[in-house]
Amino acid sequence: MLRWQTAGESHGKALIAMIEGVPAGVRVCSQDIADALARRRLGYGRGARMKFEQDRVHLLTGVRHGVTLGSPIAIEIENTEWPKWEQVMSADPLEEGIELAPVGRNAPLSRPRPGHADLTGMRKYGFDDARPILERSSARETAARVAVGTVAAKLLQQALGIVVVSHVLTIGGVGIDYRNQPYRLPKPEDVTALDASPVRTLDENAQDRMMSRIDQAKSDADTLGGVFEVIAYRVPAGIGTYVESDRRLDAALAGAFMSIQAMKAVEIGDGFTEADRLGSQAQDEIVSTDEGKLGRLSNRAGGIEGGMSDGEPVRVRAAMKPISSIPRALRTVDITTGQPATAINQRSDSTAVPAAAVVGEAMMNLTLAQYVMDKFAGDSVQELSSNVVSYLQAWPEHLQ
Ligand SMILES: Cc1cc2nc3c(=O)[nH]c(=O)nc-3n(C[C@H](O)[C@H](O)[C@H](O)COP(=O)(O)O)c2cc1C
Ligand SMILES: C=C(O[C@@H]1CC(C(=O)O)=C[C@@H](OP(=O)(O)O)[C@H]1O)C(=O)O
Repeated sequence: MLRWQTAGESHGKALIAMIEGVPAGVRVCSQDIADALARRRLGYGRGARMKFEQDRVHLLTGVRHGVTLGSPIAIEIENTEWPKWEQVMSADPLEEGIELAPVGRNAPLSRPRPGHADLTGMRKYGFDDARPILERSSARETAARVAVGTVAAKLLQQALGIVVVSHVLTIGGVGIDYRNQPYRLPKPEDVTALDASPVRTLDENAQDRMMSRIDQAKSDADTLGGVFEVIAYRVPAGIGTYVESDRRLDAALAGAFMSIQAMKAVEIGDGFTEADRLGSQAQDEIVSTDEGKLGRLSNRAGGIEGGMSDGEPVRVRAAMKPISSIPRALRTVDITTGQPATAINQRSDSTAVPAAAVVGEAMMNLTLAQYVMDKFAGDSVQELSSNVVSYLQAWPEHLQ
């Protein structure tokens, strides 16, 4: 069984991520994780913090000389802005010798922001201050997911050749008309080539329109959401199952993507568009290819049928709501007085869809790694790979 967990507050000393159940023999180093974190920080429309907050990575346990040991892997991502925050966020000021500011300087944030966990979190956990709530509900936590997602990605690549990529479809309602255009599956290298581009979208014209839309929102003191897609190539058929509802791959992926902060809808393959099609048009017909292998004429189902991967690329899309903190006054209530107030106004991203897409890759990698380990098992990469090979070789040639 592969499991993972994250810990850490947005302005705390560090984020911590742990992943357990990774077989021995996966090659991974701090630089791989640092590279993935750098991709998550990029993207047109990200706010000021992403320019100065560096993600300093330490691979603490479970890896020796760049190779996993089979033991739990712990990763630390230092918050480089910690010296500015230790007064506010220190876990144990006495132990750390930190002198707290006089009462009043770090006044409670008593005006919860709509669109965030603030109000319900304060009521639920019994705080009159939004700080303890917003620190953990912040999407800063997604850096830790990307860290463990990198380990999962290396496992999937090295044992099965699985490659996961992502690209942006729309921002603020503009971009690629994916609902009306017939879907053309991109080649993985065409998607990875987008890494240095500002929005990481496959259509340059759409990218220009999205960037203008972001500029416009910024000058209107507003924010934007959007839709991104994550694709996993070379997933063998038969990951997940129809036999029990809680073991379906599509259900697990939907939950995993929905767990990313600010996601409001998830679709597998053509998802919502499928609902409007005729039955005859909502199919991926099965054919025998020239090489005598099985193939499909399309990828509308997103590579999953009956809760199982069907051997075609697995596609998941997620819709992100606009960033909740907008640079203008929003109505709220001061919870200490119950009187009307304006919400605390934090600096924020104008949009974070390109970054969220990288987090989506992490969730795809982590979910597939869990399902792959459940199905094939193995204490070493060699054992896992040979289990995969013997599973596939058991099929008659024309079903490969
Ligand atoms: C990568 C990423 C970056 C985000 N950046 C911000 C931000 O700068 N400001 C903000 O208000 N919300 C930001 N969010 C969204 C909030 O964390 C999210 O809206 C909030 O947690 C409430 O959403 P929920 O109701 O879906 O949990 C970001 C989300 C992601 C995935
Ligand atoms: C720090 C990150 O994203 C943050 C997510 C976030 C939120 O409310 O979710 C709010 C912003 O943080 P701050 O309020 O400190 O400016 C973003 O910068 C990150 O992605 O690493």
